Amino acid sequence: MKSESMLATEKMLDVVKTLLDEEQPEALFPKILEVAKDVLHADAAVLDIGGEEPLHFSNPEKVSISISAVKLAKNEKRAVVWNQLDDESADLSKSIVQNQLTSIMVSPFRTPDSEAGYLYLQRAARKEPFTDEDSALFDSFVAVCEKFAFAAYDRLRDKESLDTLKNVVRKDGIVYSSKAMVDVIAMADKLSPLPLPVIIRGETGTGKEVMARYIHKHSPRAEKPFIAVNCGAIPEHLMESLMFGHAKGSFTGAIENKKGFFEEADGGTIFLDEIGELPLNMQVKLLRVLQEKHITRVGDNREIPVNVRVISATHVDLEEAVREKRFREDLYFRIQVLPLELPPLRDRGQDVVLLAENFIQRYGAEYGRGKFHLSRNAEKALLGYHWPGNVRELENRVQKGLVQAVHGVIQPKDLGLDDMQGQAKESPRTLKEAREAVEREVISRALKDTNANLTLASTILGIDRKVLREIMERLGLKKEDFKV
Ligand SMILES: Nc1ncnc2c1ncn2[C@@H]1O[C@H](COP(=O)(O)OP(=O)(O)OP(=O)(O)O)[C@@H](O)[C@H]1O
Repeated sequence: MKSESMLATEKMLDVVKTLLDEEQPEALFPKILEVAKDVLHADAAVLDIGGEEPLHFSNPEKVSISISAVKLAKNEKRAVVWNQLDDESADLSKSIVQNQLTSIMVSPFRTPDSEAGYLYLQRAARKEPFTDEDSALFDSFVAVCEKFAFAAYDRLRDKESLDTLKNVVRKDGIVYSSKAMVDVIAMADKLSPLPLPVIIRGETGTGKEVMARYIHKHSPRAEKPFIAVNCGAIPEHLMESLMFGHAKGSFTGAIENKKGFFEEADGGTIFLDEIGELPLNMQVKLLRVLQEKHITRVGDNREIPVNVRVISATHVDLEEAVREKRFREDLYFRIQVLPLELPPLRDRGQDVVLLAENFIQRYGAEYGRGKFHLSRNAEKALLGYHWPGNVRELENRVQKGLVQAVHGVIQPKDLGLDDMQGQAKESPRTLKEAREAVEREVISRALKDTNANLTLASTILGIDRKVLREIMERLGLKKEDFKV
């Protein structure tokens, strides 16, 4: 049997671990609230962070607090405890009686951005009031939590400075730092405001839908709907009614009038993913809608005007499909006015590590698994792999990796990349991969031979130092890895 003090210590260590694991200040505060309520056996708790962007957390959702107690704690800059029985203050006792409380404990709560916050706990009537022991524990608890909050803000600032230093951009769910992606986003920013169709090309999982949402969000249609349709996933016989809607009774099962995707997207954007998969008869109908700007529901003959911007996406070669008469040429010209090419992940250099860290943070928090880091070998494995499934594959591998990893460190085997790295290098599948494998090999040798002196290495390689830097970035090669 564990002693009471052992159990209490264990609980405290658990609390510290929970709070230490939280990276984001905004996610830390609700945890502090929960832990305070639990550790000090309160029935209700409120944490208010004042400042320019005030944050307010409360459990239960609505707690009527004693403003006088909060004021007193703020004025005196210390924790105050007020119990119904020993209360002498008219103001406080009124609020205690009104709210049927036995006991209140409130302390100022400081963060780097604000001196005006407070942590407030209360116990309902018929419970034991807060004791002097509780109050001493509360004091230390607040002091420790303030330190956690300061540390979390520091970490956030460090991360932001590091991001600036490494030119990392995190924008509308898109994370990147590579030149290839900087160029794509610059192009997307140019295309977004134009009232013209866009086609996004790129291998599977490169982020075509994320990019379509980005373009919509930065267009004048941003406040209107964005409807994403995966043309490859809809059975052919349902396609027309899902796209353009149907009238009641137009076929078995059509029990009411129904809008299609185009009507739902009216005023906004429709994203037609895998447009190359559209059956030929639908291609004709789609072309007509794009030209005439109205739709007709199945089983109805009224023309309904629609104002929709089309963003389409494909990972197949549409030109070849046109040549083979699987895709109509007239539709092709209609939708491909503004093309945008998304680079595969293997051409985005260090972005792969950046994205992995981004997913580690996102899913680590979601799974409640705390903080995780990539080992140095895992970083190398990520950079060495050819990523046929691109960002989606990376996301899946990281999700699995988080479950496999122990002691907060993700190793290559957790990502399923322990022997893949070698394989990928030995067997390039395309000419481009073969060229990159040779570039990697020759550049690595020059860097090793010169102890990572870029000027010397570029002389040996017969290229400009700037060009060497660019290739190293593209291949994800780091200078420090070649120093002896
Ligand atoms: N640059 C990025 N930053 C952060 N997350 C990204 C980025 N690019 C893609 N993702 C994520 O990767 C996953 C795949 O992206 P998305 O679905 O947009 O790819 P896709 O090219 O449309 O895929 P498919 O070809 O299979 O339709 C999504 O979870 C998306 O959030």
